[in-house]
Amino acid sequence: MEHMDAVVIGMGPGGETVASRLLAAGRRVAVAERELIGGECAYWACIPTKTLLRPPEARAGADGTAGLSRPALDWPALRAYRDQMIRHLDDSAQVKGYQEQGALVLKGQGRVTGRDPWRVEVGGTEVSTDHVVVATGSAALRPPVRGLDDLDPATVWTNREATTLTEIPRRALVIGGSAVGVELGQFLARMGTNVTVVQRGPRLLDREEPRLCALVTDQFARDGITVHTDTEVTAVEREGAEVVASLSDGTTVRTDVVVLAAGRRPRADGLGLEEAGVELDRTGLVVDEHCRAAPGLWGIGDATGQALFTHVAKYQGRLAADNILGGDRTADYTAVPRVVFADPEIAAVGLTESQARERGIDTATAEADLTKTLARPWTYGTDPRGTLGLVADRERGVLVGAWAFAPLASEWIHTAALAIRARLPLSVLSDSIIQFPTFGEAYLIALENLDL
Ligand SMILES: Cc1cc2nc3c(=O)[nH]c(=O)nc-3n(C[C@H](O)[C@H](O)[C@H](O)COP(=O)(O)OP(=O)(O)OC[C@H]3O[C@@H](n4cnc5c(N)ncnc54)[C@H](O)[C@@H]3O)c2cc1C
Ligand SMILES: NC(=O)c1ccc[n+]([C@@H]2O[C@H](COP(=O)([O-])OP(=O)(O)OC[C@H]3O[C@@H](n4cnc5c(N)ncnc54)[C@H](O)[C@@H]3O)[C@@H](O)[C@H]2O)c1
Repeated sequence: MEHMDAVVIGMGPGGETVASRLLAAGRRVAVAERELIGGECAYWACIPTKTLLRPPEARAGADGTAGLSRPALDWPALRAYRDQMIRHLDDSAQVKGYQEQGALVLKGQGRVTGRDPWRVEVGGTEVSTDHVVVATGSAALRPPVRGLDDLDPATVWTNREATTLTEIPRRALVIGGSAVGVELGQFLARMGTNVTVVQRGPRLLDREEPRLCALVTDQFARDGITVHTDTEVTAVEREGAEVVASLSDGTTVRTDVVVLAAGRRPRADGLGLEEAGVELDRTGLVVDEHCRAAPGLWGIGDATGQALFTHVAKYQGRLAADNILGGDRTADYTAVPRVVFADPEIAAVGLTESQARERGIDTATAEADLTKTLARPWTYGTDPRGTLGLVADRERGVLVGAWAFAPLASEWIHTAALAIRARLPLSVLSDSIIQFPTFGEAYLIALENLDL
């Protein structure tokens, strides 16, 4: 049996980060992937959604730009570019790339078969290893809706069917109104689909600042999207060519497809971990602040249920690799950016006001309407919108949270992320010189509005 320094199970962005770092350090690494190297992110999540959202965003941008006429949407051309961006669901170049870096690439379902030393089996090949990294990701949750399992699979879309769609449906019912529901809902609506979002929570993006959620709700109304909050789909049934959905608020929605956007389930079961004495819970593989689940066993990315983002999976991947290489790094999740790539972009980091108060923080908040005070929104478009909110700790004089609803917020939210992470004094932040004219100048305005 061949002995490795490390075996990485699951080659999404998390697994790829660990494997690349260990290979670069000259370690003997085996990688196991049962589908495609690149994971959910590259083929059915981040990359296709951002590719699909861009043309409708650019088109809306043209509508609000002086001296520019509205470009036409070209679905076959967008579909072809989406297919190129998801590599036509072919990872042969990635397999070759890892082999050339010296990895043993095992295509198949990985499973832990023993401990002391760790042993992993993939498609009949078994190797022993000093370290195992579990990076197996997550899968779309199926909400408990009566009749859902009886529908033709072609009419029930998870993120996989939605991101690889070949035709734009006439009507879509989206179950769930957070990141997946908002991105897919806006994309479909702007491509001409009649979209209804059914959200169990009290607001769209219900874990975010209520003011931010209100701005998103207003945007959805502008996009012609119908939203039912505090509502669930109780049953679905096929009636001729259409699907009829019954909602808990007593209404009925007729649709062509049902899109599942009701959350994700970490994929840490079925890997032989429990049999090897490793703890799993409802949120996935339980890891400590070093990303360690047991001596020589590491967990990263969605499989740990920590914060389901690619940038977190990659951060944990860097951290786990450095620890495998002898380091002693601990994870800090205080300033993880959370961006929903709708138009305008929705960005947040750190705590909301109520989370800060629950932690006993002496909380000050402020909001800035970018269109009232800044030049950049007006040089950018004729009907600009943009808001920045801040949440500060009065006693410590630092930022603890921020949110923004504005163009390119995904880029400039990082000022707040860094300030929160570095516990940068508010006095330094408000004394900084920010490029004119940018959206980032909003920080100076909002800081002035903080009642400290
Ligand atoms: C629609 C959508 C859009 C998103 N957009 C963004 C975004 O814009 N930005 C962002 O940061 N996050 C986004 N996310 C979240 C992001 O996709 C995940 O957080 C990220 O993919 C997690 O990476 P990972 O490496 O943990 O797992 P994954 O990307 O899920 O990869 C896990 C890999 O493990 C493999 N695997 C599983 N079990 C086994 C096994 N037993 N043996 C071998 N291989 C196995 C799988 O086949 C898969 O390739 C989005 C999610 C969705 C659903
Ligand atoms: N841009 C990004 O970074 C990005 C984009 C998409 C997804 N993601 C990540 O992927 C993960 C999954 O996203 P998601 O939006 O599917 O899940 P989520 O868990 O973030 O939100 C699910 C939403 O669905 C609602 N819901 C749950 N069950 C329901 C039901 N039966 N009926 C109606 N509503 C129901 C909840 O109230 C909640 O608002 C998230 O952690 C997210 O961060 C990130």
